[in-house]
Amino acid sequence: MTPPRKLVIASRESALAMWQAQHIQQRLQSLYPDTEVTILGMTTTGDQILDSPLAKIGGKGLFVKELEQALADGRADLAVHSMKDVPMHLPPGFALAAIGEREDPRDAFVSNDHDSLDVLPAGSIVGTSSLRRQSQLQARFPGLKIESLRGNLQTRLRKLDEGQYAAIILAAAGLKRLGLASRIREYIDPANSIPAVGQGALGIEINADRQDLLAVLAPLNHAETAACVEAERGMSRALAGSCQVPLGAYAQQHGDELHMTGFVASIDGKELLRETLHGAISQPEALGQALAAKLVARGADRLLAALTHD
Ligand SMILES: NCc1[nH]cc(CCC(=O)O)c1CC(=O)O
Repeated sequence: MTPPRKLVIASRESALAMWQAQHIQQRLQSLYPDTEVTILGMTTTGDQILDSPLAKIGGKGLFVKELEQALADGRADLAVHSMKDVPMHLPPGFALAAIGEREDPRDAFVSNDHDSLDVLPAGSIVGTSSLRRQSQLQARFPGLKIESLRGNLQTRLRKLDEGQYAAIILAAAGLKRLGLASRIREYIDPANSIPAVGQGALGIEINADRQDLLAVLAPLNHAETAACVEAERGMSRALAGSCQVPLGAYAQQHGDELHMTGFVASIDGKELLRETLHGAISQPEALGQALAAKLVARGADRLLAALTHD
């Protein structure tokens, strides 16, 4: 394989997205010192529309569409995404070339006044726009009030500091990457807040016809993380496609097996179905599908159908 002379990375312009793109840039630069690796920063629709919950304006695809356009136009060779923001079905013509090693997958409790969720007084306002976080929080703490919180990480922290919320929930991965881990008051046990599918992992997307890039990007793939994320995406795909729903999945590698937990809930958390399953690391998608089937057997379909009819 001859490394290309130039590689252009498409990235959103938020601080976290740029950190992630620069991380991949550095990895590529050290693998291929003679290649010129640059970043093309872009604003996406998801970054512009900040006043509506994501679930209402079309979901995750809004963060990746403009980057895909740059790949299609040939303005960029690869796009770096948080796997959490990558839709379950990529549009035709695009492919994931690599999934990077996972950063901390946990949700984090961030507050200026309180040490942990457990000590948050009933009636406190918690900021999150994730139905997954909302449903799991309300299941454990029905007295908390959940209010919408959108914007990039810095915006969300600013809104907390302005006093609009008693606490907010964020992905630990993003805070750690930006050197903001000191803002975390409590790491929420993944058993209590099952992470989003792919949380903490980076994905590298390419045009499907750029087969030449597969070998170039292969060293960035982290096989264990890729298997875990494929299992999680397998569950989500089997249940809900790309809809924005209160659902989460978390797979971990143990030897040659994956141990996986998944849940589906009502938004108010009054109904919450959770299942676990072990399976071969070599068949991650099948494991995710089998976990989805266990959830469906307990009524997951009914819960998800009720959501889309509201
Ligand atoms: N939905 C936005 C988003 N996409 C990825 C991350 C965090 C980093 C990651 O999960 O890799 C975040 C912020 C958050 O949920 O707090």
